[in-house]
Amino acid sequence: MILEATNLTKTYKSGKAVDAISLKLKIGQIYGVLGRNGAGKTTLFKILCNLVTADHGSLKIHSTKLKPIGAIIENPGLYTYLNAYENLKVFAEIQNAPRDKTRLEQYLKTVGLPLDRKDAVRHFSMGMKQRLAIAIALLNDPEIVILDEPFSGLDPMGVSDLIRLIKSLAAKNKSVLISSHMLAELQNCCDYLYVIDRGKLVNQGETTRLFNHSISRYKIKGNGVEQVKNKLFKIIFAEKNSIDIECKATEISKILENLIQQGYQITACIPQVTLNELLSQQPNDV
Ligand SMILES: Nc1ncnc2c1ncn2[C@@H]1O[C@H](COP(=O)(O)OP(=O)(O)OP(=O)(O)O)[C@@H](O)[C@H]1O
Repeated sequence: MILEATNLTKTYKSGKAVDAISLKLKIGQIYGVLGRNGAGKTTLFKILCNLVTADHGSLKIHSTKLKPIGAIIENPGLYTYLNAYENLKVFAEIQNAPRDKTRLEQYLKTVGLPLDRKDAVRHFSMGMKQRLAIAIALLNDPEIVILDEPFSGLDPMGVSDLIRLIKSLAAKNKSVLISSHMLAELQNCCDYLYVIDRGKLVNQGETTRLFNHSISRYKIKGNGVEQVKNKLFKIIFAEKNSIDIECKATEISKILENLIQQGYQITACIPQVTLNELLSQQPNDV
C-alpha cells in the first residue's frame, strides 16, 4: 500500500464537503473517484495533496520520496505564451525538480508530445494541454499521480489517447488516482472505483465487479432483433435492429445464446449502467 487515508473529513460553512472518506492505493493500480458535480472529489484530492487540511482523519503515505505525489487539480495553469518544453522547464524550476534537457524531453516523450512542436501552448488542443499538464505532474518522478477531471473537454479520440497514457503510467509502477463524473471513461481505465455522493463514500469495489453487480439493463443490437418473441427477458425499449432489455448479468450469456439459436446475428451487447445505479447500490466492499 502506498497511500492510506482514513476517515478524512472537511467541513465548510456550506456543510461537509468530505465526510469520513477512507481509501487505499497500491502501486501500479488505477483508481477512480466517481461522483456528480459537487460530490467532494476536488476537496478530497486537495486533502491528499496537502492543499487543504482535513478537520479529522489521517493520511499515511508510505514513501521515502520528498514529493511522492504529482497532481493536476482543477485546470492546469500553463504558461500559454511558452512552448511545451519551456513550460516544463519553468515548472521544474518552481518545483526545484531536476531540469536537464534529456530528462525534460523524456517527460514530453512519455506523455506523447512531439519534441519538434515548438509553438506556444495557446495553439495546443485540449488533449495536448492535458498531456503537458501530466508531464508537469511527473516532474518529481512521483509514485502517485492524481488527476482531477482529466477527461473534461476532450473529444473521444482525446479520451482514448489519455486512457492509454494513464495505463502506461500504471505500467511504470505509478499509482494513479482519477476523478470524474464520466462513468464510461472510468470504467475503461480504472482497476478500482470509489463512488462518492454528497461527501460520503457510497460504493466501492473492483471496477468489473462493481459494474457487473450494478448492471440490470443491456442494449442488444442485431438485424431484426426488435421482432424477437420471448419469455426469457423483459424488453424495455425497441427500435430498428436494437432492443434494450432488463436482466441480471448472470443471465445475459444464456439470452444471447438463445437469440443466436433463433437465427439473429447479434452485432453488439452493451451493458447500461448509470451513475444513479452506482450511487444507489449498497456499498460493496466498504
Ligand atoms: N473553499 C471552499 N469553501 C467553501 N465551500 C467549498 C470550498 N470548496 C468546495 N466547497 C464546497 O464543497 C462541496 C464539494 O466541492 P468539490 O469541489 O470538492 O466537489 P467536486 O466533486 O470536485 O465537484 P466539481 O466536479 O463540480 O468540481 C461543494 O458543495 C462546494 O461548494
